[in-house]
Amino acid sequence: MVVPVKPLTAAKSRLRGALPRVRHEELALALAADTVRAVLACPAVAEVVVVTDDARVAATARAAGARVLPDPADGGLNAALRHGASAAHGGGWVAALTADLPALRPDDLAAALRAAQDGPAVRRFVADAPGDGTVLLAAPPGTPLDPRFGVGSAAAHAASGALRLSGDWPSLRRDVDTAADLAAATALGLGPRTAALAGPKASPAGAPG
Ligand SMILES: Nc1nc2c(ncn2[C@@H]2O[C@H](COP(=O)(O)OP(=O)(O)OP(=O)(O)O)[C@@H](O)[C@H]2O)c(=O)[nH]1
Ligand SMILES: C=C(OP(=O)(O)O)C(=O)O
Repeated sequence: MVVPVKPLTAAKSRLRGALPRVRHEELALALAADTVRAVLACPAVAEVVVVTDDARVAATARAAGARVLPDPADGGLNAALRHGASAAHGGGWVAALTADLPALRPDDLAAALRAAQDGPAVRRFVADAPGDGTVLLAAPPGTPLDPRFGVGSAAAHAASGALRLSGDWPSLRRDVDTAADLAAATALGLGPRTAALAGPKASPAGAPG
């Protein structure tokens, strides 16, 4: 499983200020740490490769048990994912997961990965809760991941031949881009790092305290 994380000073820019008493970099780190923690706790995942140029993210991911690779020189999210996928060991399915899923439950991820591998061996993706973005893309052995993350990525993945998975998996689909998304993730149940920041003294802007 390849998990990309932007440098914390630039990451999650739409979320800046969502927790007024929390430094933005701490919130961005907590989202990624909780995502990686849930992936590592998923028995269906053989290996977790975090692609990042951020030293704190790298140290946190390594301490949790992930492999860490730097971004490739050509830059950008999809280049980072191709780089991580090409470095994956084992020759099995390869998947990419965004690192902004602080409510992610290992059982939701396991169910989605099972569904991805069921039926014809083609690329599959899981759209985010709004339906236009992508949280998970999986490719069968021998098929390039061919990631097309970015604005409108669900349509781009479908246009590239990937099949959309239709399961519920609320904690997997709940990516956090905005303060409202953070409130929705809080309602689902945050992972420990994010919960420690979004406690009663620092609830998301606009959400009940
Ligand atoms: N390694 C790496 N990860 C990236 C890069 N761009 C985005 N990501 C990660 O890809 C995932 C999805 O990206 P977005 O949801 O757009 O997150 P973002 O770019 O941090 O957020 P915004 O600033 O709000 O667009 C997140 O886990 C990001 O950290 C990149 O250039 N390199
Ligand atoms: C990069 C993506 O995430 P977001 O829409 O959260 O920016 C994506 O959905 O492809």
